[in-house]
Amino acid sequence: MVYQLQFRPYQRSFVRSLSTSHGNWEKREGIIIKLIDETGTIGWGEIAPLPWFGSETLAAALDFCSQLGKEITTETIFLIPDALPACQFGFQSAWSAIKQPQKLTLNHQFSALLPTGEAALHTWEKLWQEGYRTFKWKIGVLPITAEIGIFKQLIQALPNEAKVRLDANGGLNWEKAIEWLEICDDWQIEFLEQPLAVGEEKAMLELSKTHSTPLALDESVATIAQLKACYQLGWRGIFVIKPCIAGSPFHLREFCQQNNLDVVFSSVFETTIGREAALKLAAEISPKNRALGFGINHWFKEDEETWLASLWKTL
Ligand SMILES: O=C(O)CCC(=O)C1=CC=C[C@@H](O)[C@@H]1C(=O)O
Ligand SMILES: [Mg+2]
Repeated sequence: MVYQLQFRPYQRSFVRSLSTSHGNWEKREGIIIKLIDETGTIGWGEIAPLPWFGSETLAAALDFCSQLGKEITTETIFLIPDALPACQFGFQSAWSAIKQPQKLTLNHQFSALLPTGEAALHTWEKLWQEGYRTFKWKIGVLPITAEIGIFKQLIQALPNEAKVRLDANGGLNWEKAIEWLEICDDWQIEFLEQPLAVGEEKAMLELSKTHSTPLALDESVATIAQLKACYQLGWRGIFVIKPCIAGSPFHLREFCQQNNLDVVFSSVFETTIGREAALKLAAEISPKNRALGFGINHWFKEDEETWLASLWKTL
C-alpha cells in the first residue's frame, strides 16, 4: 500500500522555560505528518523528538521525512529503524489512524506538572480548582536544602487527598537520593522518578529496596529497547512510558501487556495529534490508579485549538 505523504515542522514556546536537571527547555519542536491512502482517507501523526531522553534529534527526523519524498509504503513504515523511535511512533500511529481507526475513550485522571522551584507554591491551587488531584514537581535543580524546604511547604499546603510525584531527571547522587527518600517516606508521596542517571539502573534497583517510597524509571526506559533491558535487569518498579519517543506503538503495547508492567504514561509536550495516539495506548494499558502525566496544557502560551487551526492552513 502506498500513501501520499505531507509533513510540516512546528514549534511552540513554553510560557516559562521548563527547568530540569537536564537544563532549561524553552520551546517544543516537532513534525506533523499527514498520510493519505488511495481512497483519500487521512491519517495524522506526530514526530516529537526528545534527544536528551535518547530519541533521535529533530534534524534526524526531518532528514528521514525529506528523503521519503511525497509518498511512503506500509513496508517502509514498519521498517523505520530503532534509531528513529519518534519517527516509528509518528508514522505507525498515522498508519493506524487510517487502517484501525478507533475513538479515544479515557477514564483516567491526569497529573499536572508544576513549575520547578518556588513557583510550584503559587500554581498548584489553580490546577487543583481545575480538577487535578495528582501533581508532579521537578527536583535536582536547586540546592537540595532549598528544594526540601520548598517541598515541605508544598506538601503541607496541598489537601490531604492530593498525590505528589517528584522527578529528579537523574540529577541526584546516591547520598542526595537517600536524603530525599528519608523525606519522601515521611510524606507518602506516590513515587520518586529517575533519582539517578541513566547507566545507574543497578544502583536504582538497590535504592528501590532501601525505602518505602516507590521509584520510577523514566530516562532509563525511554525507548522500547531500554524498557526491555531494565525489565531483563529485574526492574519491577514503576516504568514511566513516553509513547511518542518509545518507538513502535504496536511493540510497546505488546511488551507492556505481556509483562503486566506498572506503568505511568507521560507526555513529551506533543500536540493533540501525538497526544491522541499516546492516550489511545494509555487507555488500553495504563492501570486506573495511575494518573496520566498529560496535565501540561498550561505550559503553553496560546490555546492549542487556535494554534492547530493556524497550522492546518499550511497543510
Ligand atoms: O510526566 C509528566 O507528568 C509530564 C511530562 C514530564 O514531566 C516530562 C516530559 C518531558 C521531559 C521531562 O522534562 C519531563 C519528565 O522527565 O518526565
Ligand atoms: Mg521524568
